[in-house]
Amino acid sequence: MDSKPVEDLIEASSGVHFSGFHLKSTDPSTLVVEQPTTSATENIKQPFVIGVAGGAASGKTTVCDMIIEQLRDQRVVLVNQDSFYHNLKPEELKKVYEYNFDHPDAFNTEQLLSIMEKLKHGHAVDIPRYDFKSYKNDVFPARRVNPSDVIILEGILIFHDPRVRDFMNMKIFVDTDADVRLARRIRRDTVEKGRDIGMVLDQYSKFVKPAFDDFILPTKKYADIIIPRGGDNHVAIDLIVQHIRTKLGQHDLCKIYPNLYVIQSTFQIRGMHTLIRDAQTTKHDFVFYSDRLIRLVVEHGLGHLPFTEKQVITPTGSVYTGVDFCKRLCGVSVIRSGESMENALRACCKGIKIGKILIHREGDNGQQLIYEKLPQDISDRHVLLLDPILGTGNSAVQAISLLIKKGVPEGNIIFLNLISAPQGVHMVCKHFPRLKIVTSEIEIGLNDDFRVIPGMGEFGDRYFGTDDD
Ligand SMILES: Nc1ncnc2c1ncn2[C@@H]1O[C@H](COP(=O)(O)OP(=O)(O)O)[C@@H](O)[C@H]1O
Ligand SMILES: Nc1ccn([C@@H]2O[C@H](COP(=O)(O)O)[C@@H](O)[C@H]2O)c(=O)n1
Ligand SMILES: [Mg+2]
Repeated sequence: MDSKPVEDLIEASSGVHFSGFHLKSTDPSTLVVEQPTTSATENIKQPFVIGVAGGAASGKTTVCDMIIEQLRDQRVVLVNQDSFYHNLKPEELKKVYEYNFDHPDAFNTEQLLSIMEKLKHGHAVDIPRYDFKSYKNDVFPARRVNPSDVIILEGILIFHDPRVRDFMNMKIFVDTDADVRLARRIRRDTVEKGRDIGMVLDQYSKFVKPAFDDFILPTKKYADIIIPRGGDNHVAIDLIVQHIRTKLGQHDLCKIYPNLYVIQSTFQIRGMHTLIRDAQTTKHDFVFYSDRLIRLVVEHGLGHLPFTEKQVITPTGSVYTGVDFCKRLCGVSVIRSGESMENALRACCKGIKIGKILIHREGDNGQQLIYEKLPQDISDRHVLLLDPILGTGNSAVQAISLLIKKGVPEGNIIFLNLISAPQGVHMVCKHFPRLKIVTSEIEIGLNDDFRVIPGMGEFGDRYFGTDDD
């Protein structure tokens, strides 16, 4: 360990929150953390992508239409996998009844991927229109599709390719009985597509049914939601629409990381942020409004702890069924700024144990864990990790790695902060997907000195009054 006195190291550590050191290994073991790559300019609004799979004629298009209808105030675009059917070659056209339209190879998945990449990055695209009668995708002019808030990807094999699945924030499988699917298919193919019933039945037994068993049904396991009865299931569709609305109201990062929680913004919260971010705000006001915000974050974080049901008798002699708080918890503050959050935690959790970690962020490649004092039984506790600012994520990764090394299950850690830079969120959420981050605002990014922008300056100095000239 460094021979410098601990006080010097505390001073050093309380300086730059966001030093951009390259953390090769946090816990001596193996963790390799790359430098953040997301810049502020990459802050493109991410669309919410929904995948809808299911057997042919299961009701996928019907479900999508209902979702779109209910989301009418949002910009929604529907992308059908059918649009990416390969054009049949002349020899394939001659023997069209021997062509398997239900096999993954029937689709031009590379084209679908390239279109999705463009839409995701905010570019308009041209999507082919497939003609079921001529078996061609260039008979009709392509459909111009603009970037949207919600993209719905629909098709029998839309969950088949993992690269396509990776685009999706939500996956729905429409689960309809085989006999219903067959009955609907016969009607659709004979009435709408003008096909002969004998051919429809042949195609079904030769290709459609085997492909459903071999390729479509096995992708059901990727679904987040399985809808029985398709469009008849109004409750499921209402719930899905509600969830999409919630997601759209959240910060884009919350759509990517389900373990990130940004507390609901109000004008009170915005007002407090305005005060603590203002360089002219007095120390007294800075501390007062930081404390108010920290209290909100702490209360929100406590809401993520497990609970047990508890019944009590009220003064009227009635039974009230409520919950009992989780008792096995502790705080861990990252010295020095994290100590500003201890009072709020103590105010909410009587007698809570609070451990401390000091990470030296400058010199020595910034990788030194200088000091730690943690409750001995920390591995049996839920841990509220306290640090008001998440910048590059390097210190956070190191602190979390130490807790895990001490035996704390990743899922038992809640990381509380006031503001988080997207780079830090990416780093922490990617490495620790089971941990939860609770924060009050997401920042624009980091500047060239790896300081959070817009940020609020050196939090520790402003809070503890050590920023005087
Ligand atoms: N719940 C339903 N009740 C009756 N007919 C339905 C229902 N859902 C879909 N259909 C009909 O079944 C056929 C296939 O439905 P569609 O939504 O196009 O399925 P998919 O897109 O999965 O092939 C269509 O003709 C549609 O009108
Ligand atoms: N030329 C084609 C192309 C596809 N099919 C069948 O369409 C089904 C998929 O469409 P859904 O709307 O039901 O998802 C699939 O089962 C193909 O067999 C076709 O018949 N002719
Ligand atoms: Mg369809």
